Amino acid sequence: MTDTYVGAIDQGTTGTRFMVFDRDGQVAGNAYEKHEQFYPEPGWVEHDPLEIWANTKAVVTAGLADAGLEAEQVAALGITNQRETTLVWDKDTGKPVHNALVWQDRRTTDRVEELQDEDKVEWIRGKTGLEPDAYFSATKTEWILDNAEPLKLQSHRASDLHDRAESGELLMGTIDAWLIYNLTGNHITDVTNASRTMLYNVHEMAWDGDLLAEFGVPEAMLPEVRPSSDENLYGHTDPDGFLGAEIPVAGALGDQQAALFGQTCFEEGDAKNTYGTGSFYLMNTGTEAVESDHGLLTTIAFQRSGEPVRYALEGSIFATGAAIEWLEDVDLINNAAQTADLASAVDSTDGVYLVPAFTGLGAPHWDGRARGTIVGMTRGTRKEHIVRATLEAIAYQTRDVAEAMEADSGIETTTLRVDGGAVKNDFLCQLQADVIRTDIARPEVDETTALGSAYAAGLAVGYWADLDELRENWRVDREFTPEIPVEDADRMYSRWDDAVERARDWAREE
Ligand SMILES: Nc1ncnc2c1ncn2[C@@H]1O[C@H](COP(=O)(O)OP(=O)(O)O)[C@@H](O)[C@H]1O
Ligand SMILES: O=P(O)(O)OC[C@H](O)CO
Repeated sequence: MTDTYVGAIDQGTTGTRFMVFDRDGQVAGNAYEKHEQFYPEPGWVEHDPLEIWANTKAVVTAGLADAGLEAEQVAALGITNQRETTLVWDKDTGKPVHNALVWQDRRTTDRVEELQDEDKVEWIRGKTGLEPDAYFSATKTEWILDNAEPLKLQSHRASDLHDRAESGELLMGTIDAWLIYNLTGNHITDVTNASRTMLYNVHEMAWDGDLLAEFGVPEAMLPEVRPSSDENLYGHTDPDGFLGAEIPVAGALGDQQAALFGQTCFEEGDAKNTYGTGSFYLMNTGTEAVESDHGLLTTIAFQRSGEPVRYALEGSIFATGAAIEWLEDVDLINNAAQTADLASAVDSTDGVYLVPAFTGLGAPHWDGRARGTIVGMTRGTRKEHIVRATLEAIAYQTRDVAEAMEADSGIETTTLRVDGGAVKNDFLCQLQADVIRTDIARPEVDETTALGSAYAAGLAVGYWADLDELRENWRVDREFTPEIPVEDADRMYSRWDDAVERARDWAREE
């Protein structure tokens, strides 16, 4: 019999990856393509959905060629995606009415502030588990329906778009739904992605009529919500389409949930933190939706067909790797890897703290108006101190979230699983272990996001039998244990809060 594999499309903020995995969870093929970032106004971030679909087709084709495989050898396809990013398209033509509004896009901040005035915060939190923020899809969908066509075609009234949405002529979706629609023709999303829209009731497991009314989103335009690993399949690829084969599309997870799944965090209390542009710390809380009193989100971790949904607590930190990118932008470093040598060239930051609140602060503060700051500089401050302060800021933001996580869940994490581009940095991993006083485990396969969605799709079609088989695939590359005395760690962390307050005050004083 010809060997079969599982394919995963990882549609991220900066680019699209396709990976092929074998039964041992090893990578058999890989292809990646970046896409353009559009910044039409300060704080606005857009992607072209047609470019994303074109790149998806290109990387799937290239990834199969890289693995030396025929499409027929792919037993199932999984999808994982940048979450919250939202678009609206014409059901018949498949043409988007506007660029996708990216999760980082802040254009609806004023709308979210109206909700604070009207005291709808607890109401939304109770239904969705989310802290009302421009980050999520609800106000992005509202904005597209209110603004898209008039911007492009002045002769159309805004209401035309609402009418067309009401009649089901227009469809709304996050990127998973957009890819599923293009691959299979069906309008489907998975529970994890639905849980990031701020339109989905995570307790009732249904689109929430009150929230749809609040944001003017007709139910007719919303996708059907399915388990993240679905034995009933989302559909098949078109045998006459670009792949020339009928492949089941069977799994989808938002990328942070996919990393949790790929790291085999299947049990209550298992936790991972992904260090990319931002950091996303998720803890599996089992079948219970744990409410947060400390600024975390309650979100859906995953669901398998016929099984109850699993929840997670999440700390979303908007800028971690982005702060390293900023160091590059201002020419303090030539590349991200250099941060390890520069930071270890000094014993401490010499009292310098850097708060990378470039696009406001996410968990646990949720302050959209905070701005980045550096405090504590003297005439003796050198570039090494600032680089070290940047790495420390990543570790401190994670500690803020880790402490909130422990307080909310009552579970003390003994080993935190880590992944993402920045964990290649051993200095950062050691620093993180020292600052949070927890062991850090870095797995062998670092593409945990793609792996997680492959697992979801593979389980759905019986490629992998059960979770135990997947657990065996998880092997540690390196563990980091706290080395410095706890008093030293606490002393370093002790002024972080003050620095964060400065970043927040800057906005309040405006
Ligand atoms: N050696 C390193 N040390 C610190 N940060 C790094 C290192 N290598 C990459 N990064 C950071 O990791 C991020 C990229 O990680 P990735 O997981 O690809 O992110 P994303 O999925 O958000 O695009 C970048 O922000 C980059 O600055
Ligand atoms: O595409 P990434 O890896 O930057 O992840 C983005 C997150 O899903 C946003 O919530």
